[in-house]
Amino acid sequence: MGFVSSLLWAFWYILPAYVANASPVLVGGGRPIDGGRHWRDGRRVFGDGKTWRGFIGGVSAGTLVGVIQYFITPGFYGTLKTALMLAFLLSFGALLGDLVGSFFKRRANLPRGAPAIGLDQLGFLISALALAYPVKTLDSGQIIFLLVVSPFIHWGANYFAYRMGWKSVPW
Ligand SMILES: CC(C)=CCC/C(C)=C/CC/C(C)=C/CC/C(C)=C/COC[C@@H](COP(=O)(O)O)OC/C=C(\C)CC/C=C(\C)CC/C=C(\C)CCC=C(C)C
Ligand SMILES: Nc1ccn([C@@H]2O[C@H](COP(=O)(O)OP(=O)(O)OP(=O)(O)O)[C@@H](O)[C@H]2O)c(=O)n1
Ligand SMILES: [Mg+2]
Repeated sequence: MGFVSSLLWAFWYILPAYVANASPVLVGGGRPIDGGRHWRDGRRVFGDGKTWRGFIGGVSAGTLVGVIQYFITPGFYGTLKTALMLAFLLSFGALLGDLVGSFFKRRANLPRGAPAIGLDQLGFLISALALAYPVKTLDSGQIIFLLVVSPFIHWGANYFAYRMGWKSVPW
């Protein structure tokens, strides 16, 4: 496998996690996951930015993307079951990482939407890679590539969503 193609496969692999992470901006809203509850420190557990609709919508969108990917490149996944499992774990992992990130942001007394550099850009990615690891993984060069480029894609996507009026802050 050539160098460039190995990097393109890394994007193809991680796409469900990207879609899962981006979808809540469009489909989120409604009841927050923490139900409005507060932690021992008196602050919200996750905050109003983490909703059930965003979580479930994001996992569904990411998993659906994986099914579509299987029909485009079946050889990359082997079986539809593998593609489904991989996309579900990448998507669930991405949103779980996002949720855990918000938990830590609230503990650090950061309001909803405040930036947490590093955590915002890489938390979802590391969590997605970890959960998907048992099903299918990348080589270390591909993982390093994703860790390096994802923050830029994350910033670019957020800026785009801000310019489109989908998000109130460009991060
Ligand atoms: C190369 C550089 C430096 C920049 C280029 C990046 C660029 C211009 C990207 C634009 C990509 C784009 C069209 C994004 C979609 C717009 C969108 C919905 C953005 C929302 O982004 C929100 C952000 C939320 O993050 P946070 O919760 O962690 O703060 O999510 C970050 C996004 C990514 C990490 C990945 C970018 C997403 C994709 C490549 C997939 C696009 C997915 C969708 C449009 C979602 C599909 C939705 C449904 C309902 C099926
Ligand atoms: N599980 C989720 C994740 C995100 N969103 C929606 O997507 C937006 C952007 O997501 P994110 O940047 O992760 O949330 P923030 O509002 O920045 O909140 P936090 O400070 O907790 O990261 C949220 O405001 C919310 O509308 C959602 O509804 N449900
Ligand atoms: Mg945010």
